[in-house]
Amino acid sequence: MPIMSSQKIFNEAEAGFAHCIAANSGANNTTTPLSVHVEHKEQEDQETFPGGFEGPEKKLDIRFCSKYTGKNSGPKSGLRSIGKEQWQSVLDSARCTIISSTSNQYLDSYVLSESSLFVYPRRVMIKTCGTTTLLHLIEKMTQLAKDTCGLEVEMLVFSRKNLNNPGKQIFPHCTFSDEVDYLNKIFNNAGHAYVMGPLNKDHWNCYIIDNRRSSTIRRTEQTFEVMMHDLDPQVMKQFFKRDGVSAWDTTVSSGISNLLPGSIIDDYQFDPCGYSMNGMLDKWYWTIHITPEDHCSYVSFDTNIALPSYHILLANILKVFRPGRFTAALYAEDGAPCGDPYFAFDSQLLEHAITNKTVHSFDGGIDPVRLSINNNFAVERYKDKKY
Ligand SMILES: C[S@@+](CC[C@H](N)C(=O)[O-])C[C@H]1O[C@@H](n2cnc3c(N)ncnc32)[C@H](O)[C@@H]1O
Repeated sequence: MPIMSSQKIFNEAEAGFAHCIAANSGANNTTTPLSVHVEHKEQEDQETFPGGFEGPEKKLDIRFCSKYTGKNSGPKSGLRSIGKEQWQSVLDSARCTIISSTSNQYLDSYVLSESSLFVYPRRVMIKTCGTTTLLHLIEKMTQLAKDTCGLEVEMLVFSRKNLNNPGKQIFPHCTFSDEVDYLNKIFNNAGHAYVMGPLNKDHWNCYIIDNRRSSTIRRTEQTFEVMMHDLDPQVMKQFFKRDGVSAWDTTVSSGISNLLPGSIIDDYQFDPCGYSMNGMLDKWYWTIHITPEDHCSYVSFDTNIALPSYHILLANILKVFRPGRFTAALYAEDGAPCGDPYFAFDSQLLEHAITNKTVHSFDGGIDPVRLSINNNFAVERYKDKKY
């Protein structure tokens, strides 16, 4: 049976934000990350977003399996054999466009007009923001994976934070229950849906399908997301387009390039404002998206890097962006290096208030032990903004 535990922790942030960061700024090293500069397609229309841009993304993380052993090996195997034009035709269903792409030996990375796509031979991570229709692309994508690569869905995680203006979304994205119904129709009720955190405050929705057939498959993946609101306007100023300042200049001067040094970084500055970057560090992805407008400021950080602890990374992310409030979500499978996710967010180290923390163990219907996945969620707010 699933286990749900939640607690409220109120620790006064006496020492303040700056102190917290100073105590954890050890990752400030001098390694220079590589930058990949790509010819970017200019955005043709200057969009305005009345009422504010919807920063919080919808995210799909899908892992595929093949019936055929021996197939899908080699550097551009499996889903990586699908070309950019084919991915764009999939993305058309979600109403977003590829701005640029980069690759290393493990994965392909695409910066999108609304967020990011990462493609591994048997895994796709795609997140889209604004009023995109992410779930509309599932059928086309899974059909393409089947026809082109002989792959079928083994595991699917759909997740998103609560939205600022859900009423402005297009069906099925106005409500989580519509999204769940939509997914259940496609996947014959195979998934389980969860809401982590308080329904009437910041919370995180997730829907999981686990179709693993063999009990010998042990999962070790973990993904870590930080979803930040009410950012320091002085920090956000950097993400408005300025004459003579390139996206890479901003990536370096903001401190983003030092978060995971040694990465290949593909960054993009929107006009008149907004910033996106995709990073690749060996086999891991990381990605940051920034909506800097004061009335709807939002920044997301997302990675699957297999760290044993996210404390230092989280402290450095907070130092770079200075959010007024944020939600952190850690998805960790049985064998993930981060260990018990309950202890992933240490309020002592962060020196600010955790208002809500939910830990949820997910059991599948076939073999509860094998399919157990731990998921840790924390909503954390600074008691006061200390800009
Ligand atoms: C960088 S995109 C990515 C949003 C992301 N999900 C986030 O975390 O905020 C959104 C930002 O770019 C700006 N922007 C400018 N032109 C845009 C366009 N054509 N499409 C999407 N966003 C655009 C928006 O106003 C917003 O500030």
